[in-house]
Amino acid sequence: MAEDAITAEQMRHYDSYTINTIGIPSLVLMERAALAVRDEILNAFPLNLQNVVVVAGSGNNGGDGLDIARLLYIAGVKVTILNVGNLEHASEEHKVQDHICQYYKIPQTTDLNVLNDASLIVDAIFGIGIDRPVEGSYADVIRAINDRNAVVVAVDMPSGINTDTGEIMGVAVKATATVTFALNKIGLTKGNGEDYAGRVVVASDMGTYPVKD
Ligand SMILES: NC(=O)C1=CN([C@@H]2O[C@H](COP(=O)(O)OP(=O)(O)OC[C@H]3O[C@@H](n4cnc5c(N)ncnc54)[C@H](O)[C@@H]3O)[C@@H](O)[C@H]2O)[C@@H](O)CC1
Ligand SMILES: [K+]
Repeated sequence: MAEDAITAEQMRHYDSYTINTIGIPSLVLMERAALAVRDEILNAFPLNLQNVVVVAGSGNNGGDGLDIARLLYIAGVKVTILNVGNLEHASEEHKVQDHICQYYKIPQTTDLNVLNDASLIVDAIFGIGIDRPVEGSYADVIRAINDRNAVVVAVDMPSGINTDTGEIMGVAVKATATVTFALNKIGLTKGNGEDYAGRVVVASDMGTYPVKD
């Protein structure tokens, strides 16, 4: 509901409190987030699992994506990772997830053509960390995602949607469903964000109580 929705800054505060004050490690939160997205994909789109492509940026949204890729792979789904971020700037959590994906030898590529045969695309390019207009190769991949006839499941936010306002930051992923973490985000409840998010699923059980201070 709109009154429960929060901003990116509020979510960062809750994440930071959960990690640094309560003491739940960031990777534990990431695993719970990824499990929620895996469950949504397996339960809501069982007929679209022939060829899943996870499009991953290099931040923690991308880290979620790699985690989801591994969980789907273990569940027996054919999955390929399309890396679109700058891996030299990868977050620490992303590096851990990448190491695990390499252990499992999950196919990874930077070739956008992998989207051509996708039956379901997981959008894990940008989450609440988006802070400027989407341009260049990021804009190209978002347009390529939108050009396909695949089901699209967005991780936390459709990439390109402003978390606080719902505005399109240049170009944005048009999702079939969005699984957002802990609490709903204002940008999913109004403006273009409401339309681009598709069906919003709030994965509210992150193993913590919502923290209000
Ligand atoms: N421990 C945590 O903090 C958790 C974070 N989670 C995930 O992490 C996400 C936030 O991760 P991050 O803070 O790493 O941010 P993102 O992964 O959303 O974005 C990554 C980075 O992209 C860069 N960027 C922003 N806008 C850009 C643009 N237009 N073009 C190019 N680069 C741009 C920024 O430097 C940003 O830090 C959440 O949305 C959620 O999916 C979840 O794993 C739950 C736990
Ligand atoms: K996303």
